Amino acid sequence: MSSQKLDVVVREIAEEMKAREDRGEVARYIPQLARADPEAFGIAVIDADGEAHVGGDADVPFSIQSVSKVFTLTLALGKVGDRLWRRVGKEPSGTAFNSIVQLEHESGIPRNPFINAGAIAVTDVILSGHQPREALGEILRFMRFLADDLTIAIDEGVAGSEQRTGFRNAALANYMRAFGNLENPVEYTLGVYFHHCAIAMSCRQLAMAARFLAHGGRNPSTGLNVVTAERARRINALMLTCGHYDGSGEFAYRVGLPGKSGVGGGILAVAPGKASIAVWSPGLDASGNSHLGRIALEALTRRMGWSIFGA
Ligand SMILES: NC(=O)CC[C@H](N)C(=O)O
Repeated sequence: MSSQKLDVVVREIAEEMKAREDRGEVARYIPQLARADPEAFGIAVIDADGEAHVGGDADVPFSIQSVSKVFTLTLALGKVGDRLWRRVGKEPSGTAFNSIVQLEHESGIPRNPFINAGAIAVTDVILSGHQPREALGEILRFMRFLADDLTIAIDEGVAGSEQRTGFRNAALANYMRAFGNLENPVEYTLGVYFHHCAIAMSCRQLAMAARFLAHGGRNPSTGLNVVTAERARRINALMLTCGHYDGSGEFAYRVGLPGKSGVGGGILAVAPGKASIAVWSPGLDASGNSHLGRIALEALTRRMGWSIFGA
């Protein structure tokens, strides 16, 4: 019954979003991303039984960009545990995703793992002790394992495009290196960072990959524990407070789920115990979060009564 309702709700939302005229602005600061189709919209919801409910362009791969930071955070915590929090904080920044201002006053320790500076520090942790190619291979294998899909790949065109134009990220990385908060050569860390941001995945693949976050650290279809329940809970807490940068308060207010956005227009969201969800629409709002993606998630949580703050 509830699975049927979810099917109907997901299909309705996809139709409503396809028809809307307000679609936000596609990101242009990474030249390859400017080529995305502003008319695209996809949604995938994997329920607790592992059943997929999809609508619109749910199987079209897009550049996951900062959504990848959820998975690099998971890997870095697996590698160094709570020592990670010496390198990066856990507080919302209230500033743009690519802001540099807090780094000067806060000794090169980024506020959280989801702003660019924080994610670059996390990537540096994964890289330590490895060659860039090995670190990237580890990230990609993790994504393929979680999504149970070996076809997931990096879009080299997007990675190269950002590598040629990512001057702000280079500034962030060099600045952190000056404070001793980057261990590897800046170009290596940035190379891995740009490439994991350039992983291409569909809504269905992303929602599959996040199942462990919705189910206490365990992938219910394989029965394998990816992380402990405590760690899954904590990653979700960070997504709720920091996953949408200076739009995190608005997202919690309207949607009421832990979520992580990317400038490719994707948003990954977690309804604990109920579902993992991915939406995609390339047009962004002023904070760099998918405009229709957020509206679609707001409609979904309202119609299903899924907000973590109450039905
Ligand atoms: N918010 C994002 O998705 C930003 C990721 C992008 N690769 C950047 O570093 O600018």
